[in-house]
Amino acid sequence: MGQISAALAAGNPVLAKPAEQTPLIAAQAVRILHEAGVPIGVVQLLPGAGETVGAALVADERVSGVMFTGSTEVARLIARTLATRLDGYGKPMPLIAETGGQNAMIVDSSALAEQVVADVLVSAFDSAGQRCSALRVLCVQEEVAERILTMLKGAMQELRIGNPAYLATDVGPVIDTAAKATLENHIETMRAKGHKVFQPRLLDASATRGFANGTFVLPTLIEIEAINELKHEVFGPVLHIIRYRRPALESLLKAINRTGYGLTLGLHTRIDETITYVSEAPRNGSLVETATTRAAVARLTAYRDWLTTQNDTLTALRCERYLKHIIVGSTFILPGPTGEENTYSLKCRGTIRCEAATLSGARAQLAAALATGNHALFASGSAHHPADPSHNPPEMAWVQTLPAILEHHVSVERSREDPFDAVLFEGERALLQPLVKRIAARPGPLIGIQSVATGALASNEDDYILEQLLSESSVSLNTAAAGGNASLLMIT
Ligand SMILES: NC(=O)c1ccc[n+]([C@@H]2O[C@H](COP(=O)([O-])OP(=O)(O)OC[C@H]3O[C@@H](n4cnc5c(N)ncnc54)[C@H](O)[C@@H]3O)[C@@H](O)[C@H]2O)c1
Ligand SMILES: N[C@@H](CCC=O)C(=O)O
Repeated sequence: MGQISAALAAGNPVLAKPAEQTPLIAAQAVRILHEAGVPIGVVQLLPGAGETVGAALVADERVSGVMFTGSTEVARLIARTLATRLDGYGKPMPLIAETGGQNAMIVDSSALAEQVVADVLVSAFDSAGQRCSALRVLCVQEEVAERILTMLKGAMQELRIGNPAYLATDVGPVIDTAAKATLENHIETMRAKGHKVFQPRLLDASATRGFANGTFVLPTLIEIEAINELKHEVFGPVLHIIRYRRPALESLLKAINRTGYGLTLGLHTRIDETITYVSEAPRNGSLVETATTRAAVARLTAYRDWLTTQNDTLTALRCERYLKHIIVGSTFILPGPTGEENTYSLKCRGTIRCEAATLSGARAQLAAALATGNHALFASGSAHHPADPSHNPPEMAWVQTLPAILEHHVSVERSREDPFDAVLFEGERALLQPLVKRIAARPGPLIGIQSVATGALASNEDDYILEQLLSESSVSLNTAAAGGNASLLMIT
């Protein structure tokens, strides 16, 4: 409904294709919209299988954007199909994808075991683990691992598994027989590889009403050595356990980041420094680690002043405009209950790959990257347009003459393998189309591309959307947990 509302609010008609498992609730939701006055033709329900109805909709030229919730694998398929065409404005097809996670929780030795166990049960096993945000990998400091796992197994033994229509039920079934088979296959494969597997014994029949008739999977713990042993999200009540040593916290965080997912991350600690360390650790493999508002302003100001010395008034004015709206590094306090501190922060995305057809286009791209605290990585020479050797991108020697303060924030690519987190393009449609296809074919995270036609920036007909070069992060801190901060204990 969130997606439908957003599309309607922007004035678009909607073709709503629900998951094949949930057509009835979707039909009811659409019925309510019609009853509320949304014209029948403006929201239409198209239930059916993803491979047929979903795939046909995505491929249809008349569809001008896709909002998707589902697995990362299907999101990639959709991105590749959409990459075969541009939208009516000659831009990459809009795709908003809410996908899966390899969600981890880090528990150090200062955490209160009872609170850890309560949170783990809710996060890993509520909705039978069928939430994008559900906990998949519990990382426990080795000194406290045995104690916490013993408590967790005891608590799992108390879970009531059965028909969710009963209030006493804790864990219901998974969505269908295919999901049950996939999960059981994962559990058996891990068991066969020698991993320790724990599942609670089923309690008496009254506590497990309906178990025999449904697609149930027992809540399961699987011990693993490292997160990279998991190649996919396991969407169900299966929790993986890693024991880590405190000095290895940094490499644990890096390994979590390397999975390429970045949906949710939990932390149980009573040490403020650990909260800061974990919540500020970069969540992707980018060159730029943090960007404060002040630093972004300083860099963009230096760039504007340099542009003035080069008589590039147009780009200098663009920097002026951007300087009025620097939001990278901002943190907003969100309302929440007493004992909870909720913040929403805007961070840089990392490295922005810049592909320009003209010098002014390239300089405008650098302004956009700096205004958002990002690193600009310029595509070099004809390497980025192998399909069109005649294409002659602008000379990039000017990058070497930029002020020293920008030294680590702009570079020209050395190899096609240089990583990046978003793309800015300036040029003609004929060159954009192959670029969009190439980016969609890459493995790893889905990468957004923004394009403007040559000349459109200069005439102010078009501009990059700076918000799309930022990443959002929300942190919820339970300050009341475990009776407060452990450092207070040292004051006496
Ligand atoms: N990030 C979020 O907000 C969020 C929220 C809920 C669920 N999820 C994720 O969703 C996944 C579970 O949902 P699911 O099993 O329905 O996911 P799924 O990827 O199997 O299916 C999602 C949708 O895509 C359709 N589809 C399948 N193949 C298609 C194709 N080739 N072309 C077009 N459409 C196609 C399906 O019919 C369905 O409507 C999990 O990975 C979960 O993490 C994410
Ligand atoms: N916001 C939801 C996530 C939906 C994904 O499945 C939750 O956390 O329960």
